[in-house]
Amino acid sequence: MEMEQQSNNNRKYIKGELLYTIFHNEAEHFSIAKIKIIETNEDFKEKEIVAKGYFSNLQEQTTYCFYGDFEKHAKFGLQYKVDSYQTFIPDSKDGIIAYLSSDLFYGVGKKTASRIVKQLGESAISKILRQPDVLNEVPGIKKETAETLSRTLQENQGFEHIVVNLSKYGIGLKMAQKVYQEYKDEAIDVLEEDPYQYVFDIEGFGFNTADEIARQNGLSLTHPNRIGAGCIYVLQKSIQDGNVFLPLESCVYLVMNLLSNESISETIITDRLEELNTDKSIIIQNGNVYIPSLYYAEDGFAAHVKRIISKPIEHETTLAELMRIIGDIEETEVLSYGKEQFNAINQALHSKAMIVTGGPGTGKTTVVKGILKAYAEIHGVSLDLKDYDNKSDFPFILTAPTGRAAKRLNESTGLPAVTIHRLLGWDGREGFEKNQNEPLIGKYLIVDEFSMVDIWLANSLFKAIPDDMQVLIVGDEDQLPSVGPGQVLSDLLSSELIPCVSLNEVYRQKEGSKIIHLAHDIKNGTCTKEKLQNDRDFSFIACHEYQMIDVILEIFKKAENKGIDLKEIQVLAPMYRSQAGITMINKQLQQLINPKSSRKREVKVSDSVFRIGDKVLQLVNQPEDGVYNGDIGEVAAIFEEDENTENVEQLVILFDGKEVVYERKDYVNITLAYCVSIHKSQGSEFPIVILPVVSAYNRMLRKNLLYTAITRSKESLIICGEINAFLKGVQTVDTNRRFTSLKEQLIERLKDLPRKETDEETEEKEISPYDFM
Ligand SMILES: Nc1ncnc2c1ncn2[C@@H]1O[C@H](COP(=O)(O)OP(=O)(O)OP(=O)(O)O)[C@@H](O)[C@H]1O
Repeated sequence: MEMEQQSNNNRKYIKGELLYTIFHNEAEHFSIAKIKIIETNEDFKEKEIVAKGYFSNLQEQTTYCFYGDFEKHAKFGLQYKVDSYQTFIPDSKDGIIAYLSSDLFYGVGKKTASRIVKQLGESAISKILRQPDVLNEVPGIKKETAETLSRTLQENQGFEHIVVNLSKYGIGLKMAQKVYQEYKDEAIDVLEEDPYQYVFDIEGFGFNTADEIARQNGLSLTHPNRIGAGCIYVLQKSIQDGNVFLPLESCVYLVMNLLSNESISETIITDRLEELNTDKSIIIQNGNVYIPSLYYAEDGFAAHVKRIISKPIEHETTLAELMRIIGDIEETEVLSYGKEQFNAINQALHSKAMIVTGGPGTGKTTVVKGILKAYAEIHGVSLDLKDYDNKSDFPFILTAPTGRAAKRLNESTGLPAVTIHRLLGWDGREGFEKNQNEPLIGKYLIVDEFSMVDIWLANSLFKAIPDDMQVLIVGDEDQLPSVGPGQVLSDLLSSELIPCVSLNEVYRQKEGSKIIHLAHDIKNGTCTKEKLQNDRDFSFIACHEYQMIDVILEIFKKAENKGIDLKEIQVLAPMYRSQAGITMINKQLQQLINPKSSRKREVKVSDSVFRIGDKVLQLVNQPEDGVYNGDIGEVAAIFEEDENTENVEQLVILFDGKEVVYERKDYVNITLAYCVSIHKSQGSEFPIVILPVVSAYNRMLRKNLLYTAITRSKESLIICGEINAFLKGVQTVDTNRRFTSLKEQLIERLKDLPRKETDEETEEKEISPYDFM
């Protein structure tokens, strides 16, 4: 403890007694507490202060030394933001006795505490922390009491010791919590011996921080652990770009660049990678380097695909029977399926797993509805949930990766549809409830917007599919790939192992939609300046980057004058920064649509404001509240800390009629949503889309990004900006291929199975109603 106090010697501090805890979050160890100040070297004359930070087990009536900074909160005034702290135990014997006999230590009374101090002296606490066995020397102390005491002491003092020591290296309390969870009281030993171990074990611990700590502790720049951590770090970084692996050569090259040290040769790095492979920290297969979880996700997914398609379908239908059934459906739906659409329905009913792809308006939803009806008819089951006494007997499962996509699937089919996370029962921490041992219950699974599903989620989903379930995958291969690693839809398609029907004929076009024309022109590489002429549902407003904000504001003002509900308009942009970036557009639109008012409560969060009535975007999955990354809601209420039983400020957001409560620590999970990123808009659709496109977005302007953006608009699309930037963007194909090996894994796994025919082959052989017309 002497060391701890030394390390904080010159820092500003507030020493005080904890009066009461205002708020405590168990999972995050985040607390807000009222402190009675005993002593401070801060320029602060008040007697009390509110302290907040990530603590472990704060006790009322205990004295602490808090190190941190003042922070002025818009509503709550001055608070002390703590980045390091320690329990203050007086050096005197009496002080230590009082501490040991406090409520913190179960079973230790004044008598036992006095005996401990008598035996171990004034440094009793450090002695116990170093070597709990010393308590055996204390006469009359019970074994269980000694154990509880040293454990509690370790947990409290141990954590504080770690916090203080980590803060020397600029590591904050939040990261300290993660570190403590992983290593407990060995954290500092690990850090000082080998800071690089942190890169391996602690999510989000940067290589450069480890490097800096190593340098301070005089560790050699050629230490094998440094090279190992460099390898892991490079792999972790590449996952953020969507890769599942890195080719060995690229990996070695990137690690060399990162470590930049003359004595570290390619051979040294390659040897280190081999060692990591041997101890299973990474996996090297066929010259590709993987993080194990990704290798096993690809491997597992391929294995489950094989398992599912190996089990044949029990009920086969004759073509005549199917034609009759489809004929009936066409009659009730008052439409006639196109050849591709008929093929899709036919194949979906006869395949264990099958993919339907197609751009907007090609009839994916129409086909899904046809499949559901035909399946119900063939199997004599009802599509009405009300006909099932036991809801789990319902044979259909409809799911999609985002809340909005699931909602759309529900609206278009009239059947229940949930997110994949909810379907699998994600608990937010440990993983999914549903898996191979506890599979999904149902007969026919439809997964929409599959282009958004990454390899981890695809593996978790397929793991939970029982052998006898049929699977229909629906997606648009021209959309952006998943945010997470992999390109599952495109790998499945290119493996040609699962039957696939791509729908190319555009039906909505017949209703005169310019948006759909444009989407297909982009997809087919035939978009020219002439194709950007204004139309009923499309306009291109030419402007420069510096005019963008004014143009967008003008569109909103005009729309309002025309009586259009502004909520129907969604601005989509590729990036946050720039004069015409998401952040700036949001600020300006907030001012126009929902300006500051004395009648509206608001909260300030760093440099933005959330106000009642604001449109906000959820940035992460929060399955416990039923909100997911990409969901859009509205701030419905703001409560001050004395207005609720939890005694904390709260923000209530309404997502499609569902209320979700946010506390200040959760505000990072939301942002304004007048303008959202194209990436976050995947899986959503909006009546009116405004799409700014200027050359300042430069490297972001790619064909699949712009295609994704314009296909989000249902009724009207307004592109503003530079025509040449747009045309250049739609012609720029994203050549940054992701490194994935799913296609090869699938081919390897499925090579013994009889191969399914490709689209063209099927078309050549298949008899369809069209052959009789
Ligand atoms: N065979 C058909 N005959 C007549 N109309 C059709 C046919 N197939 C689809 N449509 C109509 O075309 C429009 C688009 O179809 P649908 O919504 O199924 O396409 P989608 O591929 O799901 O489109 P999106 O991805 O844009 O939602 C709908 O109005 C639908 O009724």
